[in-house]
Amino acid sequence: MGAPSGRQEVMGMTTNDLTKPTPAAEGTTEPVVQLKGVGKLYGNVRALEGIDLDVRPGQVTCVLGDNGAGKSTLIKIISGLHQHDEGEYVVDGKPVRLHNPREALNLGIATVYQDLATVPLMPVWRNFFLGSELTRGPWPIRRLDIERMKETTQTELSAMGIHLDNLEQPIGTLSGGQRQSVAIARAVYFGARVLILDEPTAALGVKQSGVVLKYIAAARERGLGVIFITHNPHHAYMVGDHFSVLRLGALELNAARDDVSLEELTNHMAGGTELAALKHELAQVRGVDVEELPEVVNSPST
Ligand SMILES: Nc1ncnc2c1ncn2[C@@H]1O[C@H](COP(=O)(O)OP(=O)(O)OP(=O)(O)O)[C@@H](O)[C@H]1O
Repeated sequence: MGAPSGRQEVMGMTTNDLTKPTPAAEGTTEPVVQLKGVGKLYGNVRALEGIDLDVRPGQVTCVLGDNGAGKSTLIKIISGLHQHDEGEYVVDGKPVRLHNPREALNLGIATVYQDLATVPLMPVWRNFFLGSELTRGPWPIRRLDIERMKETTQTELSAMGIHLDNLEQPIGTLSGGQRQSVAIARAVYFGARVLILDEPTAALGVKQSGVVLKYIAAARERGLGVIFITHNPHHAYMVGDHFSVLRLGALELNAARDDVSLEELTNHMAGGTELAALKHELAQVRGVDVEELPEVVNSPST
């Protein structure tokens, strides 16, 4: 079992740049969202089995997994798009069965998808309030309260440490990282207690990923419970308090930060057993230096 590697260097920054001791240590606060032995079947296809997951205020729970591991299915259950077939989905200590994303939102569970639902040519502030515009005046002369929407957008973005020169610029002109950040600030403003981020760094370069990770940390500092879906263990380890690795629909690792090192996490994602077999195969081939391949470390118990 590896020591917590709080000073490990990832992407040119030390993890200490982003992670700080969380005020709510694991086990000391009640989870907002809990999955207990959750399973999901699509006809005969088993997508998830026996999933246990806790999401606590002020903590980032990272869900890692390769393609087809079941990450999307997990998000869909938590966000109310799909229903679980087995186990319990618990919010604030009470079992729930959500029928649509609106019900999840009403419970404070918001999802920021990779393909953000924004209108690229509309200004940043219009996108911030898209579908929930502020108005003023009585019907039938009610109109958009443009000033208040602009002011609020500015205040909310600043509160998350996001500084944009011009809120009038079309959101499509922002970088991918900035757009994700605006979406996170928007979800926080509209009352999210739990934020589900679907691979927010997947399509981004190193610098832009850093921007998004910074705002994930900011959301945590504001007391939100964050579910960070990713297949990048380096990104996860920058901000994560808890790590759940999915493989073929089951939890392969479910560990608090103190119980898993970045190396172990990377090894889990690379598939330790498969890597060892591959290394063995390659050792038979002349000209391949297997010493250059990553080490396989023993996994902590799940
Ligand atoms: N609507 C569906 N009908 C049948 N099988 C499905 C359906 N959706 C997902 N699956 C299957 O369930 C399993 C988990 O898929 P899921 O999309 O949740 O994985 P994932 O980890 O999100 O993968 P990716 O990163 O590629 O999206 C896969 O075997 C997939 O083929």
